[in-house]
Order: sequence, then C-alpha cells, then structure tokens
Amino acid sequence: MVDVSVIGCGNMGGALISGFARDGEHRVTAIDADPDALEAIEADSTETTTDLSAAEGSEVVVLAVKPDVVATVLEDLELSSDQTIVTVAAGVSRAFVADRTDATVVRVMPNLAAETGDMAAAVTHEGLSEGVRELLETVGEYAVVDEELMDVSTAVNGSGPAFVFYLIGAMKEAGIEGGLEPEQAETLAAQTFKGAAETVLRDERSVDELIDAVCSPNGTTIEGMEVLWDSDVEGKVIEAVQAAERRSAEIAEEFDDE
Ligand SMILES: NC(=O)C1=CN([C@@H]2O[C@H](COP(=O)(O)OP(=O)(O)OC[C@H]3O[C@@H](n4cnc5c(N)ncnc54)[C@H](OP(=O)(O)O)[C@@H]3O)[C@@H](O)[C@H]2O)C=CC1
Ligand SMILES: O=C(O)[C@@H]1CCC=N1
Repeated sequence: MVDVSVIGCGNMGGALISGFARDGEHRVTAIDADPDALEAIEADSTETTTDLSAAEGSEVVVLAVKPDVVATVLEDLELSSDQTIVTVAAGVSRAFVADRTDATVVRVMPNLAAETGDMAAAVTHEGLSEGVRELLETVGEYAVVDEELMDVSTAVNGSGPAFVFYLIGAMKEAGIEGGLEPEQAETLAAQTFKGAAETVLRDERSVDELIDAVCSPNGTTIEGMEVLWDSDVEGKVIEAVQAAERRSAEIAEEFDDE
C-alpha cells in the first residue's frame, strides 16, 4: 500500500488516480484547484480536497499540473526529505523541481493509459523509490532511463497515444467508407490496434516478421502493404514524433532560462 497524493486532477492526474484505484491497495488523496475536476475522480479517490497541505502526509506526491504552474505549486507546498515528488510535467527538469523542495524528486513521463492499467512510462534512475515503483507497476509498464532521454520519451509514449488515436481514426474512417456502422468500425479498428500491440509485446518475432505473417501469399494484406511501403507514412510518423521531441526540448530550454 502506498499513500499517494496527486496534485492536478485533469487529464493526466485523473488517469493516474483511476489507475491507482484499480487494485484498491493504495490511499489516494486527490488535490485540485478546480472542484469540477475533483468531482470527476471522487469515486476513485480516498479523499478529495482543494487544500494543497493535504499532500504533506503522503509518502509519494505526484505533481500533475501544467508545466507553467509547477513553480507556483512548489512555492506553496511544504514537503519533507522522507517524501518523494513524482514530476510528470513535459520539459520540466528534475533539477528545477529539486531546487524548490526538500523532498526527493523523480521524473516520470506517463501516458493516459494509466486509467486502464496499460500505461507506458519512462522514469529517471534518480529518485526512484520502492513506493514509486509499486505505483508504476499498478498502472502499467515502465522503463528506467537517463533524464536526457526524457524528450524522446515524452514524444514516443507521452504524446504517442494521440498519434495512435489518429491512426485508429484513419482505420475507422476506411471501415465506414466500406459500409460498416461507425460504432462497428471503431470497435474493429481499436481492437485491432490493441491485439496487434499485445502481439508485438508477447511474440518473439520482429515487427517485420509479424507483417510477413499477416501477408498471405497472393492475398489481401500485401496489396495494402505495397501502398504503405510506396508512401511516406513511416517518414511522417517519425517526423511527428520528432516534432513533439523538439517541443519538449524547447520547453526544457525555457525552464532552464528561469
Ligand atoms: N495529458 C497527457 O496525456 C499528459 C500530460 N502530461 C503532463 O501532465 C501535466 C498535466 O497535464 P494535463 O493533465 O493534460 O492538464 P490538465 O489541464 O488536464 O490538468 C491540470 C489540472 O491541474 C489543475 N490545477 C491548476 N493549477 C493548480 C494548482 N495551483 N493546484 C492544484 N491544481 C491545479 C487544473 O485546474 P484548472 O483547469 O482549473 O486550471 C487542472 O484540473 C502537464 O504538465 C503535462 O505535461 C504528461 C504526460 C501525458
Ligand atoms: O502535449 C503535452 O504537452 C503533454 C505531454 C505529453 C502528452 N501531453
């Protein structure tokens, strides 16, 4: 059991709270300035409050506010050295947070799939406590990385869900154009992404070998793959990830200048 407070219960903080509640093991205090945000995650929280000082008793404090609010929250937050802050703000360095608190600081790049226990997260070596590991295991899988890899991680697994939603949307649209009902097309497209992701994670074959396994000789898939291989789709996906990575580095530079 970990006693955890989450400050900022919007999209990301709310997803983490719902994920932490999944096994019913943890004590979760939800803290947000906005009572509507608290209402939305009340059922998954042990306690909800607008009072920042409620975090002072927690072993782990997740800071899930927008990057430009991090400094203001830290100014008003009195934590001790036996507590750990998990900072999830894109582009905000561990040092920026550590300079403003007595608590140990670990930086995590999470994603919205925390809500269903399927989160992919990157976490820094520094500050990674047993309590934080326990929480991350409750909501999915994580990789321990050097902090300099946080920009690319932010793009791949932090922003990544949006890129995948976009691709699911395209597959759904094709299904609708072919005559499926929108609801059917969404289920078939989304479940196909889920199944394919599970296969990549569990199967020892490479991505190229798996593509091969779907392409029956003279069959249907190879016709679609030829279209993709002849196009610039792979390049565009890489460009999208790189654009997000660049923006993360840019935000980090803005914080370095403060
Ligand atoms: N969204 C995502 O998929 C991901 C987000 N992140 C990071 O998570 C952080 C939060 O992002 P996201 O959840 O999208 O943002 P949201 O705006 O959805 O959530 C932030 C929440 O914090 C509240 N808040 C603002 N100021 C305070 C304060 N002083 N004290 C307590 N609560 C406050 C906001 O209230 P109000 O709306 O009233 O301002 C809002 O409810 C960001 O730093 C982002 O980089 C990381 C990975 C993925
Ligand atoms: O778009 C953003 O800035 C945040 C960080 C990663 C995902 N969402």
